[in-house]
Amino acid sequence: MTPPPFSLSRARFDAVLVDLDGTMVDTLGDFDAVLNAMLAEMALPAVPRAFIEHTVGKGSEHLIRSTLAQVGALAERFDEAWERYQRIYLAINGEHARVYDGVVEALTLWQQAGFQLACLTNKPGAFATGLLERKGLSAFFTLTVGGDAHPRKKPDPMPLLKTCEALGVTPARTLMVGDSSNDLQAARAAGCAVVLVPYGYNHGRSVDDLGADGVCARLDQLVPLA
Ligand SMILES: O=C(O)COP(=O)(O)O
Ligand SMILES: [Mg+2]
Repeated sequence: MTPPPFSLSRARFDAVLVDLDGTMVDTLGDFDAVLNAMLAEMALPAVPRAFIEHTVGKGSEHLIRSTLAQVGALAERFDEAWERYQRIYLAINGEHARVYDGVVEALTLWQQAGFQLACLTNKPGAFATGLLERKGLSAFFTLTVGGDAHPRKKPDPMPLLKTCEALGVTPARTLMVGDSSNDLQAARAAGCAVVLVPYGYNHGRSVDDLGADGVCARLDQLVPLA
């Protein structure tokens, strides 16, 4: 069942934590370019885009381990793969990525309405910061929290709880906006409300049945109310 429309009220919320990959920026082209360049350097076969789309979301280590397993490579090659992945990612970060429609409009509205905004992603912090800068989104965020900022990543609530603490807000007055079950589970466990977008990477499944507080087709449909 499709969740009802969600109202982003200033009376109810102080902060919005926004996921990056699949929510603000379509980075599938970057992941595709980097992973397949990494595999080519390692003399391993390429992976299809659909595999990448279904696997992204649990951080880079998970993506690389899953990719090595997918092409039948030894798990011991992880360190070599990780080194190559980082080098190639930093060199092309954002080149094959696009900001989704409605994102700049939404962030502008939310900032004007006085919400504290943090980018909360499982992407490594250095990649996230570089991507936000390249796409002109950095200035909206007080904080950018990468997947390597804390010992545990989404779907664990730890990064959300730590980010709320750093912003000086309570989880109960914080909204998580994301594209996947990782965002949903992390938000639920932290005690944050959660709205999902249907256009990102949710491991090949619809976001409609996850039990989010809302689903919105574009972020600028989340219009702030007094
Ligand atoms: O790097 C990933 O696995 C996905 O990152 P995200 O948390 O911004 O969706
Ligand atoms: Mg995401």
